[in-house]
Amino acid sequence: MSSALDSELHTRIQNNGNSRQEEISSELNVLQKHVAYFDKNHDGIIYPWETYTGFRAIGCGVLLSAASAFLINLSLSRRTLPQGKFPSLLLPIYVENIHKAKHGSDSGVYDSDGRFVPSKFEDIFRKHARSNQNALTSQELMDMLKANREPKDYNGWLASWTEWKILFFLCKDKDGLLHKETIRAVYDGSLFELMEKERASKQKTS
Ligand code: HEM
Ligand SMILES: [Ca+2]
Repeated sequence: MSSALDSELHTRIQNNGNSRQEEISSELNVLQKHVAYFDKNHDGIIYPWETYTGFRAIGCGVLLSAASAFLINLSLSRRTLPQGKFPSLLLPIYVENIHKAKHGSDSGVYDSDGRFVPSKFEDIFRKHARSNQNALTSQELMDMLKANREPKDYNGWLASWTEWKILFFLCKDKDGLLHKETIRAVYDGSLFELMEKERASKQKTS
């Protein structure tokens, strides 16, 4: 896949506006929306093969998709199990409890209930977007990750690094910038649907 997201996708992100918000049930919190894309059959549970299918659909290769699916489900499954459920080798992630899978050393844009905190989102750019008001360079992203680190929270450091690096790898523009609207769209998961559409339309034309 191309390392830079082309302008067509950026236009789609800009035009997407609130239309998706209307489509999706307002009962889901924003973190639930972030992961709901990966619940392919909408039964409220994300199995590793669904995570894999989702990664493939947004344009990730077989290796990255397989490794991500295994590691994400392995590390998040247990914490999202409803009370009384035993851990399962099928590594289910329960969408309704996804807020329990939050880790440390993050941006704080999701609160502990999985809701979106606009002021924390604005902080990202106020504090770290130095060369462009509405975008992050690779170095600025790295500075943000370092600034978010809590002492000795190595799991949190790794989780945040992986989330942001994959986002940057997939969605930077041709000048190596990760745009504010792209980051906004990853939080509620609308980005994943746009990437899937973008990929499908590219495949049709090629
Ligand atoms: C290509 C796919 C994905 C990308 C690019 C991605 C990216 C991100 C980003 C940038 C954040 C924000 C972190 C912060 O605010 O510091 C995040 C948070 C999160 N993501 Fe994803 N994500 C992806 C897939 C998934 C999947 C499949 C799951 C689980 C099924 C998941 C679960 C979470 C959770 C639980 C958080 C909250 C972490 C926290 O704030 O402590 N993500 N993700
Ligand atoms: Ca499912």
